[in-house]
Order: sequence, then structure tokens, then C-alpha cells
Amino acid sequence: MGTGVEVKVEGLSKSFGRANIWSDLTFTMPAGEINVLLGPSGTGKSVFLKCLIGLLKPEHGSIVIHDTDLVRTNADRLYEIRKLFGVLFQDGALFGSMNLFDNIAFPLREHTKKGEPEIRDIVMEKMDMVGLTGDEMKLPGEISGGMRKRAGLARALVLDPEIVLFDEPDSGLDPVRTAYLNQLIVDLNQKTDSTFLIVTHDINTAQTLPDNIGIMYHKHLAMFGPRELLLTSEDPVVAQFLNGRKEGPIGMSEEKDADEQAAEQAGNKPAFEVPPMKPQIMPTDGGKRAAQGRRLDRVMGMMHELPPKAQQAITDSLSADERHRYGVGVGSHRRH
Ligand SMILES: Nc1ncnc2c1ncn2[C@@H]1O[C@H](COP(=O)(O)OP(=O)(O)OP(=O)(O)O)[C@@H](O)[C@H]1O
Repeated sequence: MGTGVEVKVEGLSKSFGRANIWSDLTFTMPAGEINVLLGPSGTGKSVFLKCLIGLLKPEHGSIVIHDTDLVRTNADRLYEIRKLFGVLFQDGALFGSMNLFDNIAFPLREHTKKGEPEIRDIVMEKMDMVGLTGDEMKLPGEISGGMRKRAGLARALVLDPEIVLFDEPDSGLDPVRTAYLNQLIVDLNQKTDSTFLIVTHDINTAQTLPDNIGIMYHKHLAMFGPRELLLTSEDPVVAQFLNGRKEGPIGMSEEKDADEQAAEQAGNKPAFEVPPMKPQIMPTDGGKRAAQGRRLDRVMGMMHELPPKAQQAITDSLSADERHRYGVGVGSHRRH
């Protein structure tokens, strides 16, 4: 399996005709980390995923992967770079007439010169990874939505992608299936060390799965950063979205109008307390993901730039060894 790669987005803007979707997106997804992108419906999250894989072209800005700017590169290089991506579409996007084995084998037969014995080994390995061993001969119509997603995930992984994009992997799943899928995503990230970007509307997923969170709002990226920064944020948009509240600047049609906001403020609602952070989902085997170690170095290096609550959340998450290694937490009474 290849390891993940950094994705650096700078000053990215996209319009359709005169309708601007978003402007000036600037953020970096660190190599191998799990990133979640949130935002009200229609803010252009899917459009962003399509820009990443080269299906849409932004008018301004750059997306740099392996020193190549996808926005400006030539068609041959774009074709090569696209092979680094695995994509899990919302419904799994499986071919209805093909059994799961053939669906999952499809990218290998299309894009590689591998022989059938090798293809079989790879398909069986990926089916095992997503817990579908024994279901090779089933048709997509014969299995549950959760299984279709896992089959789509196996197919997204067969070319050993360095970047995996998930478009609402939890849509249409019940909370228990979503919990299993999120655990699977963490375990896969541990195995592959690929860079993951997950678009979701599920708040629990956003609170427990990612290393980093981004929120699209009002045609721009309201905030992107380590989970501790966003999950402790008192920024009205970020806190409203991450806690699924009705009160706040986001309304039914994205933004509340001035009257709605004034009425809310006149109601003298008590100030909203950001609830305590939920712990992040850890790999099943009790080990760590390679990205976790790299991320810790990274966030410890940016501590001084973070607000006190985010700093505290990071300090609280450290093990005794880590506290010792980074020389922090003296005087703190929390123990791990
Ligand atoms: N090819 C296109 N041509 C014109 N407009 C488009 C095109 N694709 C998307 N849009 C518009 O871009 C906007 C953002 O759409 P997008 O599907 O990316 O939103 P989203 O944030 O993914 O929404 P949701 O959370 O509901 O899936 C919408 O207004 C949509 O109509």
C-alpha cells in the first residue's frame, strides 16, 4: 500500500457562469490524515470533490499534489495523478448487473495489465478488509445499503490510492451501521496510511472520526484545522454546525435573514456552552495510525497559534509518555 500524500489547496474559486459557488479556499490536508468536510447543503462540497479529481475546473487557485498543480497541468499528467485517487460515491456506484467480485475487479481490469490470478488475490484482500469475504457472487441489488457502501469502498481501494475521497459515506445508514463504517474507515486508514477526505452531514461522525475538520459556509471555508480547534470553537457558525443546533447564524436556506437573527437575539437565549469533546475513534487493534504520530508532532508545533481551549483539549488527549516527550502538562491533574 502506498502512503498518503499532502494535498495543498490555495486560493481556489469556482463559479458556474455568473453563479459563484465558493472563493478563495485555502487549506492543506496533511499526508495520511483523516479530514472531514462539513457544510450546509448546497455550499459546494461535492463540487470541491469534483475539482479534486479533475472533473471540474476551478477558475482561480491551485491544488498541488506531488508538486503538480492539478488545475494547470496537462491532460496526460492529470490522468496519471487521477490514478492516485480512490472515490467512494454516495450509493457505492456499483454496476447493477455485475457481481461484487467483478465490480471490485473492474478498475484493475480497466487500468492495469495484471493477470486474473493477481486480480483475484487483490480483490479477495480488499473484500476481506471491508468484511465482505464470501459475498463475491452477490449482485448489488441483493445486498443492504451498508454492504453496497463497503463494496464501493473495496473498489475505491483496489488501485492502492494515496488519497481516498468519501462522498457522504454515512448517508442512508442507521446509526449502528454508521458506527461500524466509521470504525472501518479508521482501521483502513491505519492499514493504508492514505490521505482521507470525507464529506458528511453526520455530526457524530464529525465529532469522532477526523484528525482535521473543515466547514464550508457562505461561499468560503469558514474554518479548517485540527479537530481540537473546531470542536472547542465558539465561532457561531462552527459551534452551531458541529453541535447541530437550530440557534445560530445558519438558517433553513443556509443563512438566516436579519429579522430571524434579531428575533433570536431579542429572545435573550442563554449563551451556548460548547459541550465537552467526544474521544476520537481509535483503531480496533489498540495500535495507532502512523498519521497520529505525525499529526501530534504537527499540532504540538502549532500549539502557540491555537486558542487556549484547543490547547487544553490537545494537552488533555496526551498520554503520560507523550506529555513527557513534549514536556507539557506539568501541574495538570488529568491522567491517561
Ligand atoms: N455542473 C453544474 N453546473 C451548474 N451548477 C452546478 C453544477 N454542479 C453543481 N452546481 C451547483 O453548485 C452548488 C453546490 O452543489 P453541491 O452539490 O456541490 O453542494 P453540496 O455542498 O455537496 O450539497 P449537499 O450537502 O446537499 O450534497 C449547487 O447550487 C448546485 O446547483
